[in-house]
Amino acid sequence: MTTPYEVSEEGELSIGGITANALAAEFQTPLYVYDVTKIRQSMRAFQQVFDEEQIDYVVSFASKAFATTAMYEIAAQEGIHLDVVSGGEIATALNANYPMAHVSFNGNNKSEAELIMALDNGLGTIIVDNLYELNMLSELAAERGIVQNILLRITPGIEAHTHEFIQTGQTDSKFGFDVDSGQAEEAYHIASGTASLHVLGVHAHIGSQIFDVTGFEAAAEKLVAIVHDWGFDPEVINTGGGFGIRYTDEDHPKPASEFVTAIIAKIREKTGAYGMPMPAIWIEPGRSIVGEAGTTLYTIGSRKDVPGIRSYLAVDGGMGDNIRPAMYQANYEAVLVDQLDAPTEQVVRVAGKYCESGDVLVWQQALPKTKPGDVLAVLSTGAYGYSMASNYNRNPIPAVVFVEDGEAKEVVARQTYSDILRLDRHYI
Ligand SMILES: Cc1ncc(COP(=O)(O)O)c(C=O)c1O
Ligand SMILES: N[C@@H](CCCC[NH3+])C(=O)O
Repeated sequence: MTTPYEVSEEGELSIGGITANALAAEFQTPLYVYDVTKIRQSMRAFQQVFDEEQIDYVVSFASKAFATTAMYEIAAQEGIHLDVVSGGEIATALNANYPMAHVSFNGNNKSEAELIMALDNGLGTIIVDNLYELNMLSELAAERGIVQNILLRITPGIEAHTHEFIQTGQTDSKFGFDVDSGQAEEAYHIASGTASLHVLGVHAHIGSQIFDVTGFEAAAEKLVAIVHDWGFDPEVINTGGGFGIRYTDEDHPKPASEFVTAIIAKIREKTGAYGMPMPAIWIEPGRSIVGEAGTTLYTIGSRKDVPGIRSYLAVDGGMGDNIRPAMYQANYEAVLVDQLDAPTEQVVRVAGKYCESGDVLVWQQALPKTKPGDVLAVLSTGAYGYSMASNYNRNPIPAVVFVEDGEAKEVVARQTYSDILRLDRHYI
């Protein structure tokens, strides 16, 4: 069986040509490490399918999955567009000198200040979520003499097979214009009659960590049917992101090409059937671009054995650097970086150092014998790990290191206690 990770000649876990032990020694733990080659490969895999299908497309990295200046620089280098969801992510794109015309802006409650920031910095597309935003944006664009390209985000009424908290396409959702009540059509008529807005098309995102192509096909089909009902030939149909990745042996993700081919085929079939022109297809993958490229390294500390129940193995990080197990009961796999083939001798729950019982990194993991000071790697942490990190318990957020062709570079410095205290003010 092939391992989901790279192994050095000495049989140790290696990332981009450097052993995990060497990275931990140089940069300390906890540490987020990214294999940049894997990031580039996943970006190119998406582009390749579209290129082969010879259609107009945009692959936008849903940057909420991992928003950092260095990541945005890689996206720019690879010709990948960016999807942002906040002023902070716009500021990060500006810091990365990212071409702002290739940025789209999603979000269900964009503030006036954020919309102004988007307009003043020439963001290519605003993905309008509701009527409140539509009115505000049309006025702000008119005041600036801009005709802003927009997509209308639609809730297609599709329940994707994934954790309830990360479903977004169902009718009972805070995101997007509802279709059945006529909200979406009303928004289209208002927007298409507004001189300061140009409606490029429609957008839907059905959820995240989805393995089945049928939800995407259903969304694609529904989007075409909806615009056809409105008598609208869109230039763009954006089917969002959400493609599942491998976290553990239980996950069997399909290659990017299968999702994309299915989406393209469905849009081609349906627009053809209605006699509509083929639109450009945009997608917004986040997790599938960075998830498997990221590994978090920890140092093992204390251990607690509860006889007859379980053993807790504690590491120097936890829910502050990876909230996903606590938030979504997400599963991960961990390996002892220099004992990859050693026989397993224990089954433990890998816990963090935070003051919460739910502070778990791996619910159940078989491991060889461990001792304090050993480095443990949690795999596939590249998406929604660093980007959802917090300073809970005033623990500093770990550094981020990029490794490519045997060279490691720190791209986000480890927070220090002074960083944490920088915004505190004395009261007394
Ligand atoms: C609008 C939108 N686009 C794209 C994504 C990216 O999803 P994923 O990281 O699952 O590909 C999300 C997050 O789920 C989203 O809300
Ligand atoms: N943050 C979530 C996914 C939601 C993405 C945003 N729509 C996760 O870690 O799985």
